[in-house]
Amino acid sequence: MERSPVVFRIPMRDRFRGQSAREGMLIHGPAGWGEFSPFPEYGPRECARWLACAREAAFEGWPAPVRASVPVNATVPAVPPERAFELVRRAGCGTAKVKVAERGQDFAEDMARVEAVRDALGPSGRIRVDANGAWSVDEAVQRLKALSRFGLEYAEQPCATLEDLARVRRRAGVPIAADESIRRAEDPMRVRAAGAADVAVVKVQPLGGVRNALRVVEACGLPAVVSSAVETSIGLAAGLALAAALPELPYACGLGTMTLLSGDVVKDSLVPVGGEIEVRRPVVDAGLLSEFEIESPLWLRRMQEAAS
Ligand SMILES: O=C(O)CCC(=O)c1ccccc1C(=O)O
Ligand SMILES: [Mg+2]
Repeated sequence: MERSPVVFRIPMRDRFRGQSAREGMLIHGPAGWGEFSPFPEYGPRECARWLACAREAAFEGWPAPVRASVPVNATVPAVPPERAFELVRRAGCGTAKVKVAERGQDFAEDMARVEAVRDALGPSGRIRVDANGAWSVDEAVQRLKALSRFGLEYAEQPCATLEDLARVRRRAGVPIAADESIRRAEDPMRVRAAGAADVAVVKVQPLGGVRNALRVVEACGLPAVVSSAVETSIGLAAGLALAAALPELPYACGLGTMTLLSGDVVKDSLVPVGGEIEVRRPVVDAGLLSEFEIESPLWLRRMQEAAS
């Protein structure tokens, strides 16, 4: 039986993107549950793609997987070094993605955090950093060179624009991944044409679902890293389905984010075991859902506006 949409609010263990909780909606259809959880600042046009992803999950389902598990990175928010060390040890992943360039922090804090992550991973671990577009070209070049002493797999979105990414890519001696530069179907072609990145970070909700994202990756021609938008296991399952269906998956994906939330709406959460997440689709547990359910006319309106 289909159920009406439910709004949820789940506190996060550490602040992430300036937020202390994750909110969204879950919708249910003949194919299962789908998650609609655009960030607060997104308007109806962007939200329409996030909704398309939830609808694909609820009404269509996903293409067949070509692998049974997906390697993932630990995600380290802009926390103090001791906390970063602990998060990486607990995750048990051989790759970690570290947030840097957090507003209100200085570069010494980034250095200390990345150093702690290197200590936690050991010399064979891979470290990527994510500046969310915050640095100028000169800052990025200088800081990535300094961070390189800890060994970097790549730097995600060190600067905001494609032109600046391309400049950093030529000068910093570190591979570059584009994230915020890839949000619409036409973006990947521009990223590649600009010589702006070595890796494309793809998120299944902003790209409008698994099928749309597969087309985007194919058109792009760059190796893809599927990342989450810090979703419940219902939203993560869509990202997992994308990662599972990609013909090639040379890097660990950013789907190990369930541990950033303090709870989940399924009993068998999509958490990494031995650095990998098993490809499967968990179902909502009514008891857990009721724990995190909130009343929110605002979310109902957001969904209506995204649908029209
Ligand atoms: O890639 C990961 O490890 C986790 C996902 C992640 O970092 C993220 C999650 C929500 C919003 C933005 C980002 C980001 O990559 O910048
Ligand atoms: Mg990013």
